[in-house]
Amino acid sequence: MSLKGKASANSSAKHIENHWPPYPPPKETDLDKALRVEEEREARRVSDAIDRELESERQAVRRRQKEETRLLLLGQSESGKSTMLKNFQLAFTPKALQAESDAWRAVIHLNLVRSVNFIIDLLSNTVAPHSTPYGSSYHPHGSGRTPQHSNAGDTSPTVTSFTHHHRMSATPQPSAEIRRYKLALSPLRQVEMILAKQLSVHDAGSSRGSIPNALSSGRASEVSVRGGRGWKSLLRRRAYEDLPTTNYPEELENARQILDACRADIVSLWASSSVQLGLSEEGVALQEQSGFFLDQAERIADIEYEPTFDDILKARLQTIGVEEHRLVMETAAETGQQWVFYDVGGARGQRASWVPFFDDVNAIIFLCSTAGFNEVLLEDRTVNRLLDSFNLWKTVCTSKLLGSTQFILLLNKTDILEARLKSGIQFSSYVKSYKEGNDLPHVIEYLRKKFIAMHHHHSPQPRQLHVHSTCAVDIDTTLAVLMRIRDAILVTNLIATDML
Ligand SMILES: Nc1nc2c(ncn2[C@@H]2O[C@H](COP(=O)(O)OP(=O)(O)OP(=O)(O)O)[C@@H](O)[C@H]2O)c(=O)[nH]1
Ligand SMILES: [Mg+2]
Repeated sequence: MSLKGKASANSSAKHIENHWPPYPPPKETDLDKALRVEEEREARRVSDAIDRELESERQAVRRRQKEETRLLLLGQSESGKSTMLKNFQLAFTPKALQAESDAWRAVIHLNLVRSVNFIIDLLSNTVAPHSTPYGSSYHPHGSGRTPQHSNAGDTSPTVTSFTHHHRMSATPQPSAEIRRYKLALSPLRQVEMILAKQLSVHDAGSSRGSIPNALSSGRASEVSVRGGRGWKSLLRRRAYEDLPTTNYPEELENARQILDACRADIVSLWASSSVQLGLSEEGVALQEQSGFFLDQAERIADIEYEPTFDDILKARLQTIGVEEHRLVMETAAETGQQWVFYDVGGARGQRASWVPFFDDVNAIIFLCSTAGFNEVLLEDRTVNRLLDSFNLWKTVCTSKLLGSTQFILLLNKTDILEARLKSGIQFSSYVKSYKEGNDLPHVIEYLRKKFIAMHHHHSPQPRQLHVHSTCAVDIDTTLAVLMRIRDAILVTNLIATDML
C-alpha cells in the first residue's frame, strides 16, 4: 500500500472510531444489537442531561450578570474608597448600614482613644515624632510627624508600640498638668487594648505578619483589621448571643463605661491651651488626620452614644486585602437589584491583590485624593501622593483586562484641597506645570484634564469615562454624584445586555 493509501485507511479508521453512535460490529446477534441500542440510548440520555445542565449554568451566569452589578473601588490608601462605599450603603441600603452601628461605634471609639493616648505619649516626652522627609515643611497626613502605632491586629496598647520606633525627646520632664492627665486617663490604655483586640479577633494572626505597612501606619487614630467576613458581624449583638463562651459584650460594656468615666478629662485635655501649644510646637495637627473625633469627645464618649451617619463616614478603618460587599438595594426604584462592591486596600503592599478582580467587573470607580498634592505616602515617605495617584491611574488605564470596562474617576477630598488652597498653600509649588489660579475650580479643572488626557493616551481602546469631583464626607453632595453614577452604570449595563 502506498503512503497515501495508508494515510487514507488510517483516516477512515479514525472516522469510524469517532462516529457516534459507533457503527455496528460486523457480526452482531439480535441480543447484542438490543443491548447496544439500549447502551447508546442511555449514553445519549446522559449526554443530553449534561448539555442541559451546562446550558442552564450558562443562563444562570448570564442572569446573575444581568441582575448583579459588580464594581471595583480602586485608588491609593486614604483616597476615600471605603468612605465612598459607605455613601452607597447610606443611599441604597441604609437599614443594613444602621445594623452595623455597633461595629462602627467600636471603630470610632478606638479612633478617639488612640488620639488621646497619642497626645499623652507625645507630650509626656516618652517619644517625639520622627522628622519629616521634607525638612521643616509639615504634611499632616503623610509627613510622619506622628508616632507610629500598631494596628488593631497588634493588640498592645499605644505606648508599647512607640518604644522601638522613636527617638526620645530632648524636652525636659512633662508639666504637672500632663502628668495629671496621664494618670487620670491611664484607664484608656485598657480601652484601647480591648477595642483593638475585639476588632481584630478574626484572622488577626494571619493578617499581622503580612501587612508591614499597616503595622507602621504612623497615625494617631489608625485602625486596620483584616477585611471581608467577620469583624462587623462579630460586633452585631445577635451574632454573639448564641456564643456563651465569648466575653465580648462584657468587655465592650466595660470599655464604654471606662470611656464615659474619662469623658470630662478627655474634653479638658483637648481644650487645654498648654496641650494645644505642645502639639503645635511638635508640628502635629491631629484635627487634619483621618479618624479625628477629639472635638466631639463629649458626645462620643457618652455611655449612650450611638454613631450618626456623619460619624460613620468620618471613621477611619484601613482596608486590608479585598472586601466583598453585597448591597441588596432597599430603595424603591432599585428593589431586588444587587450591587457587589469590591473594596480594596490601597496601600502599596496591597495592590497585587487587585488584579484577579479586573476581569469580572462592570465598572471601576477610581478615587484620587486631590488633597494629596502636598502629602507623601505613609508607606513610602519619598513619594508624593498625587504623583502616586497619577502613576496608579496610568497603570489601571493601560490594563488590557479592563479594556472594555466602564471607568468612573472621583476627584475626592475637595474640602481639604479647598481649605489648603485658601490657607495659602500654593498648588504650583508642588505641581510645577500648574500655571492657573490657586483656587478650587481651577485646580480641579487642571486635574480633570490631566486624568482625562492620561486615560486617552494609555487606554488600549476607546472606553467610557465619567469624572466627578467629590467630598465623600458630605452626604448630600455625594448623593447627587452617586445618582449620576448609578444612572451611567445602569445605562451601560442595559446596552451591554442588548436591552436598549
Ligand atoms: N475631609 C474629608 N475626609 C474624607 C473624604 N473622603 C474620605 N475621607 C476620610 O479619609 C479617611 C480615609 O478614607 P477611607 O475611605 O478609609 O480610605 P481608603 O481609600 O478606603 O483607604 P484604604 O482602606 O487604606 O485603602 C476616612 O477617615 C474618611 O472619613 C473627603 O472627601 N473629605
Ligand atoms: Mg478602605
